This record gives sequence, C-alpha cells and structure tokens, in this order.
Amino acid sequence: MFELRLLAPEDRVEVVGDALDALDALSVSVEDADAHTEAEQALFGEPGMPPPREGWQRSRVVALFDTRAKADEAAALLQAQDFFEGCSLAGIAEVPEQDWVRLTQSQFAPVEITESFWIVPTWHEPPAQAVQVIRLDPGLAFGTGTHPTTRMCLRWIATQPADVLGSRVLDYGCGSGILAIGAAKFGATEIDAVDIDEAAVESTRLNADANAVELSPGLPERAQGEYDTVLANILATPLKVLAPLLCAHVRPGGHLVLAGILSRQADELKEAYAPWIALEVADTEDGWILMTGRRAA
Ligand SMILES: C[S@@+](CC[C@H](N)C(=O)[O-])C[C@H]1O[C@@H](n2cnc3c(N)ncnc32)[C@H](O)[C@@H]1O
Repeated sequence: MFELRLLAPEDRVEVVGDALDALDALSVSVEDADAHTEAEQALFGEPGMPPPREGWQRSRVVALFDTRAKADEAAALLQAQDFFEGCSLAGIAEVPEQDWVRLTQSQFAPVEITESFWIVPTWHEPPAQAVQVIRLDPGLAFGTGTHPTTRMCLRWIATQPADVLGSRVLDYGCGSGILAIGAAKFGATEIDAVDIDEAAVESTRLNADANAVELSPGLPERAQGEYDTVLANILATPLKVLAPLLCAHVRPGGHLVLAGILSRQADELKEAYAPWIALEVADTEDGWILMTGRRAA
C-alpha cells in the first residue's frame, strides 16, 4: 500500500477528497494538520449546540492506493487542477505491512474497576484476582470501560451494599450496555437499558448475551415506572434537559447516579436537579465527576 499525503485549506478538503475517491483511492482520511500545536482549534460542541467551525483551517488528507503508480498518477492529476490552488503535496510513502487485528487488540487491555472487578476483552484472559468480569470488545457503541465516566459508574455499582443498588435498575443512555451488565453482575435482576441510538440497543443486546445476563434493551420509551437505581452517563446539557424525566424514574428512597459531567459543571447540575433530588459529587477522575443523590423516602 502507498499513502499520498496532502495539505488542504478548509474550503478545499471536500473537493480534494471527492477527487481522490474518483481516482480510485482505497480510503481517504482527513485530520487536523494543526493537531497538538498552538494553532489547534477544537471543532466539537455539546449535543444540540453547533460546532464552532465547519472544518479545520488546515487539514492533512491521506489517501491510500494499492500501487505506487496509482498514487503518483493521482498526485500529478490533482496538482494540475485549478481547485488544488492553496493545497500542497506532502509526500508519497509506502505503508509497512502490519497485523492490524493484533495492533487494534493490543490497544485494549483489561481495565481494572476495583481489585476484583475487571472489564476484559475476549482476546485476553481475566487477571487472576478478578472475581467479577465483564467480557466486552470495542464495538459501535460507547462504553468499553476505558473512559473515566464509565469507570466511575461501574465503581459506584461495585462498591454499594446490595440494598442500595436494588433489584430494579434503569441504565439511561446505555451505549454498549456496560453499566446495565455491571448492575446485573452485582445483583440487579430487572434491568432496563435504553438509548436513542438503535445501534447501541443492538450492541447492548449482544453484549448482554455474551455475558449471560438478562437485560431489557430498547429505545427510551422502554423505561417505565420507578427503579431502585437510575444510572445515566450522558453529558451535562442532555442531563439537565432530562432532569424531570430521570428523577421521575427514581423510586422514593432510590438512587440517581449521573456521569458525563465535568468538574466545573457540578453547580449547574445541582441546580437543575434541586427540585427533585439533591446531588453531591461522589467521585472524580481526570476532570470528570460522578454525581449521586437519593430521592426522599
Ligand atoms: C457516553 S455514552 C455512555 C454509554 C455507557 N452507558 C457508559 O457508561 O459507558 C452516552 C450514551 O447516551 C446516549 N444518549 C445520548 N442522549 C440520549 C438521550 N437523550 N436519551 C437516551 N440516550 C441518549 C448515546 O447514544 C450514548 O450511547
């Protein structure tokens, strides 16, 4: 394989990408050419908010070709086009052969939640000290245990007395289903796991089967009635909008566990939930916090 590398300003990326597709590139990837420099500009916004810009000011475009001749030809043809003005050729290089499966797998090691509770990909053996294990491979849905927000929720689940987690649990925004599976491993027996993303619902179903636990995955309408514990690892903005709905699902005396919140957002979350549940910061990791609260009995 051969990589053709180009630099393109924001307004040329699309046309250059389309041209590379038309020139038989096997793949085209676009990255921020200023990443990890002073000139880097964040492009993401919270859900429901527009991104600050449509694209990076300078992009690194990398196209993969199966022969050197095709990469050379594509470079020559692109450089002859009017739309290439402002773009530049950064080089053509052979891509060394890699065992991509092994490389990807090597990036996902077992994740420790507590000394005896681990998330373990299927290509690893569980560590000797693991008493409880969730088997989970990276897939289409968020939640492999590598993110601090997921880890804090799981740590909360694993360290509560059984009567706190309870038997009826709702995982709202279930992604891979990892929190729902964790709840099942720690004694919950009636678990609804819901998400707005159909792929997450399917992923939860498959991961529940792989872990031999029973869950009811579905779209948000599946959440019905009151639960002993409601878990929601989303982001601050949707969590604020969802406050009345999530609190209504917590039974009197039950617990609410929220993640996806940055430390500086603690006060806004407390305020949004104050009419129903008094939230406190229960855990913190890498600038993220876990907020929990109990509905009055
Ligand atoms: C950060 S992931 C959390 C996944 C998993 N629960 C975990 O802890 O790792 C957030 C999930 O919430 C879902 N989500 C976002 N907004 C939602 C909403 N309003 N209602 C239900 N699910 C939502 C997303 O599709 C995504 O799968």
